[in-house]
Amino acid sequence: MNSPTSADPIVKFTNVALGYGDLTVLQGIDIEVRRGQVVAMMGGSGSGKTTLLRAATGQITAQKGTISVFGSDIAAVSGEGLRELRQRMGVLFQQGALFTDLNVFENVAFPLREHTQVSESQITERVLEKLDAVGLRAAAHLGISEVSGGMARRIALARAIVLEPELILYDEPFAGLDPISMGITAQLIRSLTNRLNCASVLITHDVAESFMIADHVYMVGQGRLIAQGAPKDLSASQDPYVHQFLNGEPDGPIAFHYPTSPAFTKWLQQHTGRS
Ligand SMILES: Nc1ncnc2c1ncn2[C@@H]1O[C@H](COP(=O)(O)OP(=O)(O)OP(=O)(O)O)[C@@H](O)[C@H]1O
Repeated sequence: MNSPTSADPIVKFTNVALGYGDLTVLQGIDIEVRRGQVVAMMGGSGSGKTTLLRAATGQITAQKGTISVFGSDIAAVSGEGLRELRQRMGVLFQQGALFTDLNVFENVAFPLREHTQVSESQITERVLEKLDAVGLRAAAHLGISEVSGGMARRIALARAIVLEPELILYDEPFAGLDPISMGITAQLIRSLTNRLNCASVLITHDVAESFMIADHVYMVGQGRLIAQGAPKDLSASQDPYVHQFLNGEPDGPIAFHYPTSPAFTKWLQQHTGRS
């Protein structure tokens, strides 16, 4: 296997189909994410954004096509190999649950203690540096019950970056934040990407924040990749789906109703006793 160079994509999906059992959620997906880039994955509710994230971390395997992460085909690695790949990723879930019995410092130190052999003085240095990067150096001593919801998100972010991942995956990083915190979080994602020279992938509905910081946007819907490009290209798009999504219009090709399926029809028949 060739060793990946910095020009190689960190994540590459080639003609990928994804789904669960017999259900195919997305197909024909081609994606590339490179070092130093902030990439946003957008789309309506149920369009498959979380499914893309699960595929990039190897939680689900592709029904078709190949997914390579750090130059390795993720379907071909398992056990220790997958664990090593995942150690190079930081994942920030929407509910980035913190340990309530540990203080802020120990929450951020946790991955270092768990996965490395670094000395106590190095742990102190690295944890304070990451807390500084999210603006919370002086909150190191606080208990988790003493921090606000927005601070808790930033602590979870400091914890996600403490092992200096080459790829950071953010699940809805702006959900539930007030407009100021949204702007701060967006700038933080951009500055961390530049500072760590990593790649950041966000799955999000929030157009304004992600367009402010993304280098490239992929938009999924109707089971496929609907559009992609720099934010300014998508803003200029005439595609009705893109237009509806970016402008938050209720009418258009994005359906409000979850589509009827044979599985639903069967359930309804059983449930109501009607044939
Ligand atoms: N574990 C699962 N088993 C079966 N179907 C699933 C599973 N997870 C998700 N799905 C289906 O896959 C489709 C895409 O779901 P996904 O969670 O990826 O969407 P999303 O774009 O992240 O949505 P949202 O923005 O609402 O969180 C949906 O139709 C959903 O019902």
